[in-house]
Amino acid sequence: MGEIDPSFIQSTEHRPKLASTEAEGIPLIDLSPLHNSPPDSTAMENLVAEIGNACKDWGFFQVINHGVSVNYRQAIESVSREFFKQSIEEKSKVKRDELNPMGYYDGEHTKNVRDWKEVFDFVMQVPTLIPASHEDGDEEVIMLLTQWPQYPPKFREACEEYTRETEKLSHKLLELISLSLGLPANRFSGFFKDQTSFTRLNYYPRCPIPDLALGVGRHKDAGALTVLAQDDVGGLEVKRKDGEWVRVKPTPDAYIVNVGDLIQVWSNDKYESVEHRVMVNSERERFSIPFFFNPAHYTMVEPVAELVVNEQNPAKYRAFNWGKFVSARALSNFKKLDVENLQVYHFKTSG
Ligand SMILES: O=C(O)CCC(=O)C(=O)O
Ligand SMILES: [Fe+2]
Repeated sequence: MGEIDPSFIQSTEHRPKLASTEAEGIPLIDLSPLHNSPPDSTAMENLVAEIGNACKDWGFFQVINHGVSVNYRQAIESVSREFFKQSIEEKSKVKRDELNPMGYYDGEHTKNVRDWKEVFDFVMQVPTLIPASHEDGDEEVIMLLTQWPQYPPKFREACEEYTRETEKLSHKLLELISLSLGLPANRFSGFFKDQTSFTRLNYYPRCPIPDLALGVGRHKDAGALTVLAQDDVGGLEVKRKDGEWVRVKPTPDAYIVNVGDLIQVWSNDKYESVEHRVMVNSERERFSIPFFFNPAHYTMVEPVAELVVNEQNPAKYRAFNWGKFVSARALSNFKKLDVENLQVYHFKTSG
């Protein structure tokens, strides 16, 4: 195995199958009814139903005709490639640490196994506030600051323009999801005023041991929604409800959308946050760009009252604080911990 660091090696049961299923992929949804003028109410109703079914059956879907110009996407992909092409020393000038979690990083772990990837994380909202610690009772907050690199030129501009457009789309997607739950379109919108959303540039270098390592180990996204752009290489796998890992086929200019843990809790388990992971390969490097759409740090998350009206359907979770939840989870990104990191099921009520 040569020089490979053993911290990358997945345990036998979590190793990828190199020839995995790509058939019967996740639903592909056409968002053009959003842009119809005048609005076509039948087309909108069908769209909402399609979104609801995709959230229920898969927790994942792809969208096309989403209204975000491909130019923004090409621009950010291009600066991302330029940035990651640099030496580790150059990139480390904007390296993140435990005090400032935004920036470049190449040592992320998922479930205690190191991911075969490098990332650059940034926020747009000024200020983006998060709790200083995960300890209950500690009210101190810190401000996340993006460390913008000097090179390539236009890096910041491309990142910000792309994120602005993707954020608008995320609001629309959340409105559609809200409607699909029988709730008003803006039922969740208020939680995002002081959002803690961030964008990540993912770079998965070629890997000499693609059968033993993963770009990102199996995990669920902690926030509300993730809206992801991937290049044409492929590698994202989603755990289907029957337990089979299914590859997401790259579709030009589509976004991949997935329900995170918070929609699972808000919807009282009607929609579930689904496990996914990323395979790497020995031939082609891969780039992807998730936008993690997350509410204000002080948001108390619990099943929405409208969905837990009767004894047949009691609240399955007790309320928890989003900022504290995500700070506790982030601890495990930096170092190996002896225990599993915090998950929403830790807030399950017994009923
Ligand atoms: O690169 C991908 O396709 C997905 C990455 C991912 O799941 C994540 O960063 O949470
Ligand atoms: Fe993810």
